[in-house]
Amino acid sequence: MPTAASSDRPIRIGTRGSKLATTQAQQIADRLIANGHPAELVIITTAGDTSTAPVAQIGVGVFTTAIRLALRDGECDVAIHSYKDLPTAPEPDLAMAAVPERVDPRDALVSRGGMVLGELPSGSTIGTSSPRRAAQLRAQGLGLEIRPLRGNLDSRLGRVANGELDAVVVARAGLVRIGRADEVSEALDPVVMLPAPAQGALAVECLSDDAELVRILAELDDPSTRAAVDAERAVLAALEAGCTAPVGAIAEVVESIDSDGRIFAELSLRAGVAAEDGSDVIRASAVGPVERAAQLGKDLAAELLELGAAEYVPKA
Ligand SMILES: NCc1[nH]cc(CCC(=O)O)c1CC(=O)O
Repeated sequence: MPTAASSDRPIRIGTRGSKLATTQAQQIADRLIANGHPAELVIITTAGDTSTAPVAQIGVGVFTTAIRLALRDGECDVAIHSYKDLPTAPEPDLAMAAVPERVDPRDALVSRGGMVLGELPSGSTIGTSSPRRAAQLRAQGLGLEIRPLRGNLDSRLGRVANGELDAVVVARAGLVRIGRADEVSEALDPVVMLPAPAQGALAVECLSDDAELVRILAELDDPSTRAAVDAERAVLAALEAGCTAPVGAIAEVVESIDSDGRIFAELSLRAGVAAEDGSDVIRASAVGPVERAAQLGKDLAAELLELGAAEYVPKA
């Protein structure tokens, strides 16, 4: 079978049809084209796009399963996902061919009148359907009323603009990608709100046995982002938690200095688990070698479990 890379036709990039998804997929297409590889988008409809039920109800892999199916069926050559939407279970027939440089992983508050979190009066309504965001907001003890929130980014922000809600919390990365970052009232520091593992990162997959395409896509890989995401997702996997669990994690490559004054790169990881009612947050952090990212995450999850995290983690 001729692979996409060896034939004359463009590389077909499978993506969801939302503005966010097509914008980020087009950025990947543009980079491939710039590298001399013609590419085009193929829009895949997923159950997550047609349902307004909470993600916790319709299932973890709802956004990504249909795109992977299209890849396996040969309807596209490459699958682009928001990395944080991918379940942690390994898929041996698929290659994580590239993890491009991530955008800002923090969550963002968008509020009426641009108020920051601490300015929202007690009783303010704040939209989010993420158990992780809701639990961490409750843990602040600000008397905020959490309201369900789904739909695409435009409709989520619209509920603040039309006065239905005082504020919403969304991934800042999404707003950056659709060009609306200027509407952010406050980028929430991870000390207040640990982001979802892999938030702000993209996953670029193809079939593992398409060696030529694996090589072409590898040009888009950012090793620092890949290491950070590997560590964050290892926490989630080791806790056996799904992507709707109240688990946050954020890693970054930092510069350290050894005893001889030499600068070297290390991976810094922070993670936490929150009780759904906000009555407790368990946090831990670690620093380790970049090449052992997944082990760092696994060890940190063990530490969280020792601190009692299991009580707050619904099984995937
Ligand atoms: N769960 C939905 C989802 N998946 C990816 C993003 C956009 C940000 C990203 O790429 O991490 C969002 C929206 C949100 O969480 O506000």
